[in-house]
Amino acid sequence: MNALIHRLRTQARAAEARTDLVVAIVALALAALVVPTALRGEGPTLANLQIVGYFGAIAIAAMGLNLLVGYVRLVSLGQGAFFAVGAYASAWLLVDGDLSPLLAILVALVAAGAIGAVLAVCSMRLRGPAFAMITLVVAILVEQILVEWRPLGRLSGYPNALDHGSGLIDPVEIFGLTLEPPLFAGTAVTVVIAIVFVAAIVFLGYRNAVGSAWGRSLRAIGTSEHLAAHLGVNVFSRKVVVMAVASVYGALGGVFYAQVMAHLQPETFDIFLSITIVLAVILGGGGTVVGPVIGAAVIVILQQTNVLVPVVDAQRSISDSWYLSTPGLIGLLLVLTLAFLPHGIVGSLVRLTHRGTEEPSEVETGADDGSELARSSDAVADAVLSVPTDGGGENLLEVRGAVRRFGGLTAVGGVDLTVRRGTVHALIGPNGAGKTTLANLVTGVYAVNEGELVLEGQRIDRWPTHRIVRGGVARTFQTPLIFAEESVEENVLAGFLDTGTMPFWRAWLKLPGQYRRNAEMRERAEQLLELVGLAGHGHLEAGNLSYGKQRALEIARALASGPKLLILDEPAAGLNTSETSVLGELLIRLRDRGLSLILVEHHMDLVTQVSDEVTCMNTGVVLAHGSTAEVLADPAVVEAYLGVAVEEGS
Ligand SMILES: Nc1ncnc2c1ncn2[C@@H]1O[C@H](COP(=O)(O)OP(=O)(O)OP(=O)(O)O)[C@@H](O)[C@H]1O
Repeated sequence: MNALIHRLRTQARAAEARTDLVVAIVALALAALVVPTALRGEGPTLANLQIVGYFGAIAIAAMGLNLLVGYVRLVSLGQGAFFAVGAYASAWLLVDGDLSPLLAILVALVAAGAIGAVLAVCSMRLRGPAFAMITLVVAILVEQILVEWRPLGRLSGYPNALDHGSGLIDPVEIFGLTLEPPLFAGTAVTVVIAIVFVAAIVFLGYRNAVGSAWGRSLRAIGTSEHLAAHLGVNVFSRKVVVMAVASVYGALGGVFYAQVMAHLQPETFDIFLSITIVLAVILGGGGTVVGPVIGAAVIVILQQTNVLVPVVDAQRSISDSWYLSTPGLIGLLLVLTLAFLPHGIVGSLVRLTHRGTEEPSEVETGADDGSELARSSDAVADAVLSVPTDGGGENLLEVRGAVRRFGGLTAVGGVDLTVRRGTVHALIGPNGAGKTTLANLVTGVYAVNEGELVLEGQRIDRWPTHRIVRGGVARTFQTPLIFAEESVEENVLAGFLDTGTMPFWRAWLKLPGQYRRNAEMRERAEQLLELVGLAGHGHLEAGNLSYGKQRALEIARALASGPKLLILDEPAAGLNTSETSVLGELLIRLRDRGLSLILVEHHMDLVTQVSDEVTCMNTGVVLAHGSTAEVLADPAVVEAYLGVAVEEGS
């Protein structure tokens, strides 16, 4: 067994390392194409080298924007502003400052990151059009400052070069090497080499980051901030960090641009620049790693070469009283992409190649009783579950006099509830009794108006959700919340606490230990899937699983965080009788291995099968509490809840 595990680990690590190697080789091959041409410094190649430099600049800005647009799904129209900040701040510091060139560029990047972070803090609660509008305003403001603020004219030779001196930014010298821009024939265009080199490094870092647990947290936020918080992600700080990172990438694009062009014109940094970068992301494929790079390449070719000339000529041959300019054509391309290629070039290709894994019926469970969920074994449960007890008292969770009001409605009105270690505590009651609200109080979705919540002796009622999750509480939801477009395995991987705790720098650097950790997580995810009856489903698209399987997947994801308390909100809803019984067996296995469970449930068969204690709520208060038999036989419970169900014959 150990040998098998070791082999699986080694294979996973090797596969990942192989992909990294391929990317590194492609980057080196690109560099090898550019470097000799740049060093030759021949006349006709200058324009092409300028295009390469410009492509590097736009591609890097687009990678940063992809973190926001493609992963967090926040549409920013302000990436051009950060591009401008990087270009102007670095140019200013290089021309005027006493700093070394590297330090000047670093200061410009830090300044852009800080502006991005402040913008994120100010617009934290906004999504959709409101966020896009804020970033649009920032882009317009920055453009206005560039045009109006006279001191900046020195960097551009604009509006009158003679007023302001040369209008050219001197080339940067680093370690005695002059990074010459592609301006004069016969020069060795060394800046392009530096750009290709740095671009390859920041691409690898970006790729590492989005492929890591940190990247998973961005996708989680993009899908549902509520879900992300329940995966242990501090949504506020993560959004600030990702905005800062996106801004730094945008600014680095600007630094490249300033170095390639060696002078700046304010009109270059108008709103069209921001739209160009957005288009690079959308056209290439938002939420894919290489999409922005491909998109940037296509757009730069369209903008900077003559390929669009025939289109413009055709338009003018129809009517020459108006002129379809390049920005007009690019805008048209944006509209066409949104309409016909919503997943972009790379996104569409990925979808085409993954079509084969979308059929859910291909995986047999081996069950012959109508259950879609396979029964797991004690051996798997033993291998995958070990609940730390920390030597605390008998009670894991104590809810004391919890009150939660919504306006005039008291959803939870002074509830006491104790969950003992290693037991299943069922929470039953008619619709609207306050069960889900109580679960939401325990996981910090709502704060209690009165009362206390104590987990292992610690007050948690003022803790945010992500902290409670990291403290050992996991949950599933009444309506399954999964990453529908991701694989089943990715869904489980998102459940590990690494999703919330991994810092950006560690994700970016992907130190050797990370390969080992990734292999460990994959192996554990596989075991968890087997435990919940989804062995062999890892590669399937989660959104195509049946309802019952999605519920099982949620349980596997919740278990990935290694919780002490698992809250299940109506896990049997939508399951047939045999699936409910399989689920019951699973819950008993979890309990027998030390896990504590709160089971919010209407299915009395399941409640009877698994519960050690039952609390029945009605209109926000506890109606009855005790052993399963006691509570189900309580006349008040029968009248308030079961009586209705019996009468309805359900
Ligand atoms: N965010 C909210 N804002 C206003 N009212 C709410 C909110 N959440 C819950 N409620 C109200 O609180 C009451 C309790 O709802 P809750 O969802 O907790 O009941 P439940 O016992 O879980 O019901 P069900 O079994 O149908 O899920 C309901 O009247 C509901 O409308």
